[in-house]
Amino acid sequence: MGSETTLRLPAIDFSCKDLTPRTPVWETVRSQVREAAEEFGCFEALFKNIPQELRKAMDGALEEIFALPLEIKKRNVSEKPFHGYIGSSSPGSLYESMGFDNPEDHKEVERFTKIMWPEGNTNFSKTVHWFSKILSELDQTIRRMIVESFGIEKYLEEHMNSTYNFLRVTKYEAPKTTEKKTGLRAHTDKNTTSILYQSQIDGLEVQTRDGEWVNVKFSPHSFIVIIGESLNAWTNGRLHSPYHRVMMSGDQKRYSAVLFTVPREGYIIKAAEELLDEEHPLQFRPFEYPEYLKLRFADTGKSYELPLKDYFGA
Ligand SMILES: O=C(O)CCC(=O)C(=O)O
Ligand SMILES: [Fe+2]
Repeated sequence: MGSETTLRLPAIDFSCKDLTPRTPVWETVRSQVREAAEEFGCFEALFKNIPQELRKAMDGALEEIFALPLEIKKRNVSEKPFHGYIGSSSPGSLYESMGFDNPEDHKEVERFTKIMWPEGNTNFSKTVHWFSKILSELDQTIRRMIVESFGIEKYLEEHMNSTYNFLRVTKYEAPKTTEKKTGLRAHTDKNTTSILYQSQIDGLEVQTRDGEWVNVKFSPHSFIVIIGESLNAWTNGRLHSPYHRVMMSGDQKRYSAVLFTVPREGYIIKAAEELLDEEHPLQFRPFEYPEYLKLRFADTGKSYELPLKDYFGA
């Protein structure tokens, strides 16, 4: 499935304090976002405004939660696929994750924290809440830029309100091998946007449009932004939604935290009509996100790899 390369993803700097709409710096960053989202569906967002102490605290929170006993982690249940606790049930699996909705809301973080620590854990909940709020603001900046770049600001509010946030934290066990082992198999994100943080250890790989796998290098200030299939559909296929995976080697564990924006139930995802013309015919039939998930996860295994167009291609 293509060769590997050390090509770097586009790096876009969001650290400027005056990054506000209608300023020259905003417009420069906006065109970088649009270009990267079209070409790679993915980019490195440099965001120096996050204090290093918060990153450290987040690393600590990730270690702390996964160190809990299995029966406690299993209390994190959800009827939505990939939202509750997922353990490494198959032999040799390195993957373990869990998550919860609306982490930008302090009460929701508290609720989740109480499931794990009934007596509470202020350090954990404060860190996760602070972190999620910052990532959510960065996400809103990026999506506003994307909408503006297509000149379809009239849908800005509708688009922003069409999603909710979901935070998922993941641990990849150290494989203790020199050759690479799969931590998370190749997939496209089905949601709208994903903003990814990792604790120092690399392992994420993204596939380019030519089928090459890029080893993603994180800097101490970076987050990785990935365009999901729902945004690919809403932009009538203009923005790319890349396959990505996690490959692990060596004897260090890897932790990541991803803020996903997810289309709300009842919202119909359909390409903005301004993005349709002779050159750009409709790519996807309108669909509702939960309906897509249901189809996708109905027959396990094989269907996981299939992209949106196999279900809702126009
Ligand atoms: O942990 C990572 O680096 C990637 C996670 C991911 O792609 C996902 O959860 O969809
Ligand atoms: Fe992903």
